[in-house]
Amino acid sequence: MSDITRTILLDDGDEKLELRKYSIRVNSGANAGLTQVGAGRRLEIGSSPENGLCLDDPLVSRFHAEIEVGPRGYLLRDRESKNGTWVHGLQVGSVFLEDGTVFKLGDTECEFKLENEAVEVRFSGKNKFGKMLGKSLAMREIFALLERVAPTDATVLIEGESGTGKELVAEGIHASSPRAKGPFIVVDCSAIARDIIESELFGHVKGAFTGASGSRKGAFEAANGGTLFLDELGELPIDLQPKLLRALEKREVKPVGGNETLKTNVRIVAATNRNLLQEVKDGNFREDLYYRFAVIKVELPPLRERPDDIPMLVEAFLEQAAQLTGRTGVDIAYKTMEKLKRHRWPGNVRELKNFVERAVLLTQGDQIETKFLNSQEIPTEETSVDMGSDSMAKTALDENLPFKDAKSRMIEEFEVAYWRGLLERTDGNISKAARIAGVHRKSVEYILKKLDLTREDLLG
Ligand SMILES: Nc1ncnc2c1ncn2[C@@H]1O[C@H](COP(=O)(O)OP(=O)(O)OP(=O)(O)O)[C@@H](O)[C@H]1O
Repeated sequence: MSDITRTILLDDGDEKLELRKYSIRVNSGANAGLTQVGAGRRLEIGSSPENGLCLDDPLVSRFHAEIEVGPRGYLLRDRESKNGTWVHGLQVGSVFLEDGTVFKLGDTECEFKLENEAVEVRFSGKNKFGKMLGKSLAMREIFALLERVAPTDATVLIEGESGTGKELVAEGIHASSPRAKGPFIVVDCSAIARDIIESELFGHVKGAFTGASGSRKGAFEAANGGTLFLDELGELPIDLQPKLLRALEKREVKPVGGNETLKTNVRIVAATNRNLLQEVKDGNFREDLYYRFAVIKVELPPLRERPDDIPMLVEAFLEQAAQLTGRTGVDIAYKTMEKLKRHRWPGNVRELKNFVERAVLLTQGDQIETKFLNSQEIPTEETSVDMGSDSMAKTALDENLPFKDAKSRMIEEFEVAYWRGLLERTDGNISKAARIAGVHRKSVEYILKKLDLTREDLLG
């Protein structure tokens, strides 16, 4: 236990971590003089702008190191960087920092300083919430929030990359709420045609439009007494957003073609894998609606940021796969688990689950192997450009990929090819690329970060 952080075990089994804010001062290199304050539990350091501390140093890897604050103190960890992380002339894998510790990445010297301000973080004492498993501090922090929020009627917004478990969280919120016995209705805003989404949500009356031969209940009415889960909220057409806002504020809806309003008693949970605030800035999402949702925001970290969850997830998926396939007794070697912990998992937990299932099915022996990781790593230029949609669909079918995985792989491959091509044409000029693509410059930067692409990578 460290004397600079303090963990307090609470009566209900939860833990409270008291820690001090800290800052990293850059003492040398191109960023000399820069100070980055760390108030959360994790600070990533590297040359990619995605990091909390971004260093302009060609000897620093894109995701070079990180500082994680936990019950034992402030841990500086190298992330398999090319040139290593150094403290007092020694290369380190991980090391606990003390006030004044100087560490070096590439040519950049940084100093760790403790601040006087205290911060408190609460972690659940449990390793699961509903069907959602996780023992990493990041997930236990989220579970603590969910345990507090679930029993209320508060609207919740869940943000996270595809496959991080957003739907599972929504189900868990419903199941742990007084509405658990009521309906749980899912509307995927990205899967419904624009012209019928209003009727899907609010219902319609007979004759409301051509083909409306009878009246139909909408999702709000169907979810009465329960929870309505709006998946991919960022895809909701902008002209429908004021109607959703009204439904949230007044707790009533008006079916398409009708004059009467219906009172509804619905709890709303929404999810998005877009950065919704960025969508607000780009004018694609209404600010008032965003703030109505963002009161309670759950940000699910990608799996690559919580490798501590992997063993627990693998064990659970091995058990599920054994039941599903009838192949019992298949295990995993320590070395394989370590490899899985280092993988980037672009498809997050969904990809891990599919991998375990595939590996259990295909392995000849009694241990799963990483050769079955035919992962959705960022594709090479050849695969992304040369593969047409037919052959991509065929490959996905051959691999028994679920539709959602196949679709997200295809979109990702298209996105990589599109942005690579566009930036080549604009000689790496992001503002120009943004103008041609018809999106905000910040969106281009966000997309490139999300796809793990740098201008330098793209232009070779
Ligand atoms: N923490 C977890 N514990 C156990 N299973 C998980 C966890 N997270 C995700 N899963 C599993 O991974 C798969 C994907 O989860 P889910 O559909 O909830 O993700 P999502 O974020 O909603 O994805 P998308 O944005 O693509 O809809 C599901 O099979 C789910 O059961």
